Amino acid sequence: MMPHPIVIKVGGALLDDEKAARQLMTQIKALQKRRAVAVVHGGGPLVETMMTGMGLTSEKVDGLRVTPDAHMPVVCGALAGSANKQLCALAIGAGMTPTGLSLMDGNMISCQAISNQLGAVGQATPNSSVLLELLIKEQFLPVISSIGCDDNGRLLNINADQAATAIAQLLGAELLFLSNVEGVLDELGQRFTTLDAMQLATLSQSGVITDGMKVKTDAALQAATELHRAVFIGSWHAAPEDLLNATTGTQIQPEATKAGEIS
Ligand SMILES: Nc1ncnc2c1ncn2[C@@H]1O[C@H](COP(=O)(O)OP(=O)(O)O)[C@@H](O)[C@H]1O
Ligand SMILES: CC(=O)N[C@@H](CCC(=O)OP(=O)(O)O)C(=O)O
Repeated sequence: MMPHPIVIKVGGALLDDEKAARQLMTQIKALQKRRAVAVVHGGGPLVETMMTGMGLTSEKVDGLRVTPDAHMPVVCGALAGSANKQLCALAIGAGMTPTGLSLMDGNMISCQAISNQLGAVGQATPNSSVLLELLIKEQFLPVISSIGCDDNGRLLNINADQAATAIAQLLGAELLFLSNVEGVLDELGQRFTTLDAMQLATLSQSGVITDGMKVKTDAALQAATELHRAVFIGSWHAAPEDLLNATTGTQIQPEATKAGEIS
């Protein structure tokens, strides 16, 4: 039986570390010989830089960037444009054949605005895997930005961890979140090797898990629970296979199905 595909989500700060980005692409090329791989990427720091350059400011609420529709040309330019093409170019540099995509391509992911307060910020739901399966079958490396749109054609900014969760659900894949930290850390900066839903809730309530890591662990818990397997949070300096073998990073365990609940 073919092993499950792997979705690798990379945080936008990777783009500020060209050496690490090139190393990661080399690892992905090696992994691609044995497993189907798709990359989902963020680009938060690039959005900040481009907004500042244009004299715009933005704030985050619970780790999500409040995005007026008028800011979408800049957000799209940063994520679906610059960040996506930089990563595709690095994939070419490592000898792969990337295809740059956004969530709406091939109707992969349906998106819906979350609230008026957040503006053009959406939540992501898996829709069609046809395009991704075609690309993966032909050994293309899908490189997917977290720009989506709703059914009326309104462009939406999706948090990239939530986008990666939807793509992993679409493919029934294993999911790795690669970031600038070695995993989820305790109040002393020590890495947790594994965390379950109850531990995550306690760590969030006590303010140990905050900001972007809160969004990431929420997304990881949702993905782990729906995919019935652990999801991995780790550093892009680690080899993806070491994360999959749990020799580094933090494993987020699926939530046990409540008694009587139909899964
Ligand atoms: N308990 C925690 N462990 C690790 N990082 C944490 C924790 N709580 C908050 N963070 C912050 O979350 C950041 C990672 O989230 P984020 O910046 O959104 O990453 P990415 O851009 O890769 O998705 C870390 O750099 C750190 O500043
Ligand atoms: C709604 C929302 O917060 N969107 C994110 C999308 C990019 C992202 O998530 O990038 P990282 O993975 O680098 O954090 C943003 O605008 O920053």
